[in-house]
Amino acid sequence: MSYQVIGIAIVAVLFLLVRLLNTTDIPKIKNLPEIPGLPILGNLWHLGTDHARVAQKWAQKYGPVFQTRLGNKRVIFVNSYESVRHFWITHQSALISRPTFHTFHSVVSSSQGFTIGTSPWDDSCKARRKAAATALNRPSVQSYMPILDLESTVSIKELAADCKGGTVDVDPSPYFARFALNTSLTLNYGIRIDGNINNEMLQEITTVERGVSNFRSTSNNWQDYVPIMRLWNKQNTEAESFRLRRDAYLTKLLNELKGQIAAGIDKPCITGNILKDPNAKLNEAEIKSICLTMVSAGLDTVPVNLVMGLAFLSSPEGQAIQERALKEIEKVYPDGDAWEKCLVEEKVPYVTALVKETLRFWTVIPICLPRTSIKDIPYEGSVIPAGTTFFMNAYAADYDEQRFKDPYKFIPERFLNDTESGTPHYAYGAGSRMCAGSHLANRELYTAYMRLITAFEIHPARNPADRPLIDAIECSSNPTALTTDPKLFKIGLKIRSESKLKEWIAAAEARTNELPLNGTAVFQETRPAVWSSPDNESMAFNVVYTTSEFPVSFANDNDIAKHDALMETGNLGLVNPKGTVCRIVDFAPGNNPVMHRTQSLDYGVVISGTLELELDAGEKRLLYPGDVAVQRGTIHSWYNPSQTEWARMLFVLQDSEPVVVNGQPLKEDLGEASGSIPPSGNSN
Ligand code: HEM
Repeated sequence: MSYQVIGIAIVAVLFLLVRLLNTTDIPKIKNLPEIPGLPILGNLWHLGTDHARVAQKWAQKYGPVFQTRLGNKRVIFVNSYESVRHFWITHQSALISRPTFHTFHSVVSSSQGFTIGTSPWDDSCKARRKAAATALNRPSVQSYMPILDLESTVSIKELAADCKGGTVDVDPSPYFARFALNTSLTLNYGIRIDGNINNEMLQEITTVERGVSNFRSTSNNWQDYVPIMRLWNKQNTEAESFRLRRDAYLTKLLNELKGQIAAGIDKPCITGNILKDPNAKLNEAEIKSICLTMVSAGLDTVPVNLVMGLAFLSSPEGQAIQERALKEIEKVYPDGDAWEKCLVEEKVPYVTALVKETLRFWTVIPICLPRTSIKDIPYEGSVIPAGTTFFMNAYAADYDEQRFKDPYKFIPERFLNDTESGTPHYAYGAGSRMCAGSHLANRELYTAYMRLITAFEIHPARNPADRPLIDAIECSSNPTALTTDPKLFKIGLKIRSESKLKEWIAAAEARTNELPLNGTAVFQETRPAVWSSPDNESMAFNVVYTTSEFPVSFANDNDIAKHDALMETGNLGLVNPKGTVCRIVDFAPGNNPVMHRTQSLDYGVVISGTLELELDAGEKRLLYPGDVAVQRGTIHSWYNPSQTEWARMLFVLQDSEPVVVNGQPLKEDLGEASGSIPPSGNSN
């Protein structure tokens, strides 16, 4: 063979090899701008470590939507507020799935399964998402407020001690990592870490979850796009070691809960409910996936928003915002009861706006969790085929000048008179797979802000080197992490009023302490109805809780068994501040006034007019139309028959004095049920 032939053969092989290495899962899409790339790597090299800002710049040249080639994967970047709306909201049913990636899905997740947020759409994902969404919907979240009462108090109390009368600057991160982690652990396992910020388990979980989240990053793992790199990539070993460490604490937590259930000493929690529900349709792997989601989802997100919010408040520009927030809080709560009231209502619009601006400004997942399309999606003369991977550049969309004036300025006021009726910002993503924990996260942020701002003046750290970087991308210590990972910084804290803070903390501690059994009547506040879920598949799952100290307990174990047996999706329940639960209840709606019998043979009456009610302590309360009074059960709840709003509720514990309505005690034999008992979990 001549040298010429050998040369041609080598060139041909090289050509075929490059073509092979350059093929993408989805061929080039017609009529959609494509960013020029390198052989094999495609656009990976140019995207570098800062996908959000590089893609934001490309959008200025190529338009808000363009295709890229990341190794062997074709990826569509969507970069403006309106274009995100087009794909994520208008075409949400087409964009309901998620892609799988080698590092996260084959290595890190091989033992505990995928989280919900990393699962492709199938029946199992649907069931898991539904279980999580139900446990995290608005009414359920309201029932978790005692947990936030406890956790925010613990963190603020420790911060107040550690700032030593304002003489020592503090790093706020670990306090709020514990706040978020304990909230998730209590919800999910009924277990909290009862230690200070140096607690070993707290540190292990936060370190490992942060490490694992980096393997989910769309920019950190080139081997996900360039298969040949998997042969030598050291990421595999690192990923493996995080997987083992994660397995250790997830298994420990689940076994602890199982042990508690066996011993009958478990606290009510999401996983406990599923484990004890004989009709639960979730298998062990799915339960583990939900646990994993609950532990990890809020841990990298809520604390980052909170600490960066504190970073800004500590800055010179943040002083005016603190002042205005405090003024607005004091306007609504002149009697100093903001700490208690923020648990049951959200009545300070400025603080709500502060929460939204925090979420927008530090869009903590700058490149939102990726999606895969399951149907073709049209876009300006092109058709993007099913099976394509989409990245929402949430950072660019949240800094889109067409939507947000002066996007690089932190201005809570922008959300006070916002006329946008759709998704206000994309920090929680959007559409069919939007964050399932957004209600919980919003309540966590609102409660923490209300309490922090009333407790402390927040100042810059004394040493300029300790002060934070505010910029949403520059503030991160790891630019390729999935979620923003703030560089260490400190803030100065000065307690506004020692005596008031002591009082608020003492009241919160009393509320969240275990309380003895006795008979007490308590009112539930009126709340807006969430009667059917957006997809009309089922009634919102509701767990209600009382707004004041509520000594819930059971007379004996049989009661617990009875009530547990009644606990099904759609039933109502109640959690007291310490997390002890009592549950029920199916009941019959009907016309006012209606007497009805609950399945557990407790009785109630819906009030048709305004009635004065005498409580056992001689105290008088008014009942309004639609309220329900119930006697003799542990927990009772009601909606008003028009279903436009939740009724206020009266709970009367066993052993309480008879409740008197219009001079007549409520009796046990109020009559037969009228109307039919709706099947639990049904939408109406
Ligand atoms: C400030 C706090 C939070 C932020 C910024 C945030 C952000 C996000 C984002 C951007 C997504 C992807 C949405 C999409 O693809 O459109 C997501 C998904 C999700 N989040 Fe959150 N999240 C937060 C807190 C939480 C909390 C506290 C929980 C629950 C305890 C939670 C549970 C979930 C779940 C289950 C998903 C997956 C949804 C799915 O794939 O169907 N998140 N979150």
